[in-house]
Amino acid sequence: MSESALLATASHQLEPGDMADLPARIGRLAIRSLYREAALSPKPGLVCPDSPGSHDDMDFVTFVRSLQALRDYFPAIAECGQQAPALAPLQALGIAAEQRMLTATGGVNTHRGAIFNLGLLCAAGGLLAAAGERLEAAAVCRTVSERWGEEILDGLAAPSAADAASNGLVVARRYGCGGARQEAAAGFPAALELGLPAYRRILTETGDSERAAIQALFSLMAGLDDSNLLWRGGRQGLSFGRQLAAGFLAVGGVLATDWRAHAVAIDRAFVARRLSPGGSADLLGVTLFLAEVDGLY
Ligand SMILES: CC(C)(COP(=O)(O)OP(=O)(O)OC[C@H]1O[C@@H](n2cnc3c(N)ncnc32)[C@H](O[C@H]2O[C@H](COP(=O)(O)OP(=O)(O)OP(=O)(O)O)[C@@H](O)[C@H]2O)[C@@H]1O)[C@@H](O)C(=O)NCCC(=O)NCCS
Ligand SMILES: Nc1ncnc2[nH]cnc12
Repeated sequence: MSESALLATASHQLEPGDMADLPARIGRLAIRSLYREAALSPKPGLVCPDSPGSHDDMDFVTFVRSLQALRDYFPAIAECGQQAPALAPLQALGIAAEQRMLTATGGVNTHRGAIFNLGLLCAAGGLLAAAGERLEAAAVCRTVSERWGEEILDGLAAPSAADAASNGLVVARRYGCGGARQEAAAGFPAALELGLPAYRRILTETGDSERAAIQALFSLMAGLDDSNLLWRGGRQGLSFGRQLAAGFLAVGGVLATDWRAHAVAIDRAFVARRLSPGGSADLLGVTLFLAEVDGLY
């Protein structure tokens, strides 16, 4: 897929439709949500079109390449979900997608969390629609938790050798915090209770989907135990990130007249400390997906 085709997918207006092309439509929504997250600016310490943030091994082009490599994965996992599978077939698709991502990015982890989170949500969308149920944000999240939550947590109790060395599990052991797996197993409470209400409120008040997405990101950062902040900055890094995000929200967030300058200043503070809230960025992708999943089927 060329970058222009990817852009067309990302900006494509998604309409309700029938079952036949549902996996393709769910997949387009996943790619669109991830593209919107990557293209959003300013974001503290995160990769944006005009800045690599706190990263020296990836930039916006790396993210676009990664999305191009993932274009077939999301429809495939949505289609797999229609069979109401156990976790194992979904994991096989996720692991193969991770390999394609790593090949496309020269070994850089751009979308590991997204392959997991959005992959599960796409599968849940396929499952619900196949059962004749209307797609709706809370129902899709609940389906991930009810169907696969237990198996996801079983993986934590007995991690593979590769998993045991992941940054997320190292941090979970060191600080006793949750992470991507707990979030998914619980049905994405941070996206449903922090990201989505913030996004919807600002969209209703301003009609501006970019500002709404920035507000959702800061709301997630203020409330989440982001394992990427812990990995790079320890407890101090996490609490620094959460405090700055809460401070941004306390003075009005994106409704303040100087919100952009404030967000840019926070970005500089993150970059100066090499902090990057990758978990919050992933859950922003989830939030943007949930914001548009209602009525897709
Ligand atoms: C199931 C896995 C994805 C489990 O992951 P694990 O628990 O072992 O931990 P990680 O692999 O470290 O974390 C996974 C990614 O999840 C994101 N994340 C972090 N915190 C949270 C949170 N609280 N809630 C939700 N999501 C969270 C995060 O993704 C972002 O971080 C990426 C950069 O990460 P990393 O490379 O570690 O960071 P750097 O600082 O750059 O590292 P250094 O360069 O300094 O070393 C960023 O791009 C975002 O994506 C975590 O990365 C997985 O193990 C697994 O099972 N995979 C197989 C596929 C699968 O099972 N799929 C299931 C079917 S869908
Ligand atoms: N824009 C971004 N920058 C860095 N890490 C991320 N993980 C997910 N999105 C990201």
